[in-house]
Amino acid sequence: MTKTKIVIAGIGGVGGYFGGLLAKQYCDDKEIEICFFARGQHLLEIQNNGLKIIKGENEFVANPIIATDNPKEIGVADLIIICTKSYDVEAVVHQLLPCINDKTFILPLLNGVDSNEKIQKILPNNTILSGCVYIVSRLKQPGVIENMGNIQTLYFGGDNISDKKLKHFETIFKQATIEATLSQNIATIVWEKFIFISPTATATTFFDKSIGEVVTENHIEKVTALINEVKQIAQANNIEIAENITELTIHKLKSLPFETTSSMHSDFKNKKACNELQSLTGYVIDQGLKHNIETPIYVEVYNKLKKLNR
Ligand SMILES: NC(=O)C1=CN([C@@H]2O[C@H](COP(=O)(O)OP(=O)(O)OC[C@H]3O[C@@H](n4cnc5c(N)ncnc54)[C@H](OP(=O)(O)O)[C@@H]3O)[C@@H](O)[C@H]2O)C=CC1
Ligand SMILES: CC(C)(CO)C(=O)C(=O)O
Repeated sequence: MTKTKIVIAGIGGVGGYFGGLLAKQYCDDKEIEICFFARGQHLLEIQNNGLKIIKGENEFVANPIIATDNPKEIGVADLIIICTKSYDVEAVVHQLLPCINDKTFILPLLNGVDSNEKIQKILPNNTILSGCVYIVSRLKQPGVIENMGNIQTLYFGGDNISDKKLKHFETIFKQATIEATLSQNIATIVWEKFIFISPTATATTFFDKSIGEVVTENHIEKVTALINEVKQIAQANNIEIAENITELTIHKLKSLPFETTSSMHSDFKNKKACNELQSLTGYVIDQGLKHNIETPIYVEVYNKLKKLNR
């Protein structure tokens, strides 16, 4: 079998956790190469000391075959897993062009439903897979990722693609102990994640409270209204979703540890220069305008968050 080269682009909370498991499993493998595309001080730490992943009392250090900010050092990849924030997707794909030929699969694992279109515009001849993850994980300091909570699942697939290559990728993920599922219905799964994360990111940031707090009596009405608005957007996009998606989503939220919060809320709290307000909140309003669907609660909350953003 020929070598399989997998690049993880963006070694933050998500890329660091899943990339870390891959790099640990395949560090000496003759058939599978795991490469990290990172930058800055974080990259230097990984190059010098490896990437440390902390999970409760346990930790391990992962050493990818290459960690670099120079795509030419990596060469052409079979699969590029994009784990940046949504506002960095286009730039990172442009940077990674030397690693991409027509056969390279691209798998964005970001929150949101608009990355695939952005990537396909840059790479019209490539297969852009779809995917999403449920995990709570943060870049704690350069070279260190901390995974919290009780879920670490990854879903991926491509509508109308039945390729043994995808099965091969699933096997690679699973052997690295990643809870990965190759789905035949990935559009629904990615939109269900969006119906979950868009209201959650929006509400936790708006109220400046954890997920546990926003699903208590004080705020559940607003969260439910947000879910119902985004549900209509999914339906307008002809996505098959469960009729009781609102109840299912609230149930999912209640099953997370009380103190969990969204990565967008963390970014607002940490006053990061950029955040995903547009792809997680503003996008719903834009889609409402496109499909003639009213989204009054999104508009109210977005306008207030936009002011905080300045
Ligand atoms: N964190 C979580 O628990 C979850 C996050 N998500 C979603 O996953 C996506 C990733 O989130 P998360 O992992 O938290 O994000 P992070 O900000 O922790 O990580 C993104 C990483 O990508 C790096 N990066 C961005 N552009 C480049 C580039 N051009 N070259 C090299 N490195 C680059 C960033 O570097 P720098 O710091 O220098 O900008 C950063 O290290 C988001 O869409 C998020 O909403 C989904 C589920 C859970
Ligand atoms: C809420 C959570 C942790 C669930 O996966 C998430 O997706 C995020 O932080 O963006």
